[in-house]
Amino acid sequence: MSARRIAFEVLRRVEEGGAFASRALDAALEAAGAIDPREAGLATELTYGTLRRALTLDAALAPHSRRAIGTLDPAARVALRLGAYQLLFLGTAAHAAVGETVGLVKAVDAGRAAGFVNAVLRALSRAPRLPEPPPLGDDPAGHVAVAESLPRFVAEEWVAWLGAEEALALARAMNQPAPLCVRSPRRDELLEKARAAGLAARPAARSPHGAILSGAPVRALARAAQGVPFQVQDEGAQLAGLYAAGHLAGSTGARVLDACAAPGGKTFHLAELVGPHGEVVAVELHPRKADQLRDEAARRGYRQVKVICADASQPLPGLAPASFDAVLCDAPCAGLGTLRRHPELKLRRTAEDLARAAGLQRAIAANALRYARPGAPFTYAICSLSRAEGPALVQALVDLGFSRLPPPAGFPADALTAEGDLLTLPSRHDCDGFYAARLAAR
Ligand SMILES: C[S@@+](CC[C@H](N)C(=O)[O-])C[C@H]1O[C@@H](n2cnc3c(N)ncnc32)[C@H](O)[C@@H]1O
Repeated sequence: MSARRIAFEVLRRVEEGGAFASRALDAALEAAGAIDPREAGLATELTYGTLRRALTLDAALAPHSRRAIGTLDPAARVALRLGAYQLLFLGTAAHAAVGETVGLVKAVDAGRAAGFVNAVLRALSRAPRLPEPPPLGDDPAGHVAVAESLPRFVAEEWVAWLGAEEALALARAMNQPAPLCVRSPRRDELLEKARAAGLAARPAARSPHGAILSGAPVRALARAAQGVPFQVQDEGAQLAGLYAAGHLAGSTGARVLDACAAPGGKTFHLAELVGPHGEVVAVELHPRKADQLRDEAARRGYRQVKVICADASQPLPGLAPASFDAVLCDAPCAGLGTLRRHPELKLRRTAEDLARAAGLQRAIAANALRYARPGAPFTYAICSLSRAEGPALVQALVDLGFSRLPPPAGFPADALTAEGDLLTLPSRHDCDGFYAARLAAR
């Protein structure tokens, strides 16, 4: 199967079926079997690039379409974006970008949309223009939104929170591919094995458990690792785990509550930090995810992990309040810190999602923090970047009388705010955007 067809099918699954692009692309490449790595690379570029720039592409296509892009049949919309991305961002020759794209839609619905897609892409190819952003000084959010294909409400939020320059750098960084980062409790040994196998691997900049692999897929690292355990996990996520429970590394018998646990990246990191004589109680609302987490803990041999399927916004069955040495609440969120890996969120999130997420986050945090013993840290974490889900929510808890605790000793200072909260940004730290705060239960 060609790269363009793979990208087209994946983009349709994202647009029509609500799939995550990363999972749909992995599955499509797996199903395609032995394809040329260059074709796989092009399929990846087309899929992610089209989603990252979708809002810009729609704006560039609009003057050439008699119907609003948002009202088109999803297959036609996806085809137009795919063709436009090649014309406007990859410099693909017009005959190839248009001809190949039209060929893709011919196979859908007996080719009903092919003539329309052909006409719109041909018109765009004759006048290939990107929308012009307003000057940054006049309309900072407008500039960020148009220049980096970001929803206006996200641009406004980032400009108001971080300032125009940082918001622009952040939006730009979100349009770059994310590095492949893994976590290992034996990181240096893993790096040695990787290098001995000829892989380009280096330590992550801030997490002592993180390694960055370049130019090779994770299965190459799995072959090279020869039993050294590791897990794919962004460095920002590792920093959130360390922020929550780094102080427990090397302790004996520590108990940690992970209140929103699946798929378990942080659960397993916490298990590595407290070691085999500690305990991590992992709570997950959805039964299927809880089952998968239990199976994965068993497969990895983490007997210190106990999984409970429960709603963390309600009293937790079988758990005594004030009984944990650390509590992590890695709350469900809008995911705006992960746009590099999940660019489809740019098309799915709305301003209302932030307030909705904040309501649920507050309910979970208010319940989960009761399980930290007096003086022990309760860490509230999100992989999103909005004040409503992050600092504003934490401030509301502080206003209720919960005090901030300092970060663990030796925590990387350049990933902390003036208040001592964790804040990672792809523009500054080359990892996903995470926000976390440490509070003490009363
Ligand atoms: C951000 S994810 C957690 C990611 C995880 N900590 C990791 O590092 O792999 C949030 C998780 O919380 C779960 N969740 C959502 N609402 C919940 C609730 N009320 N109680 C417990 N878990 C919940 C979601 O199903 C999701 O698996």
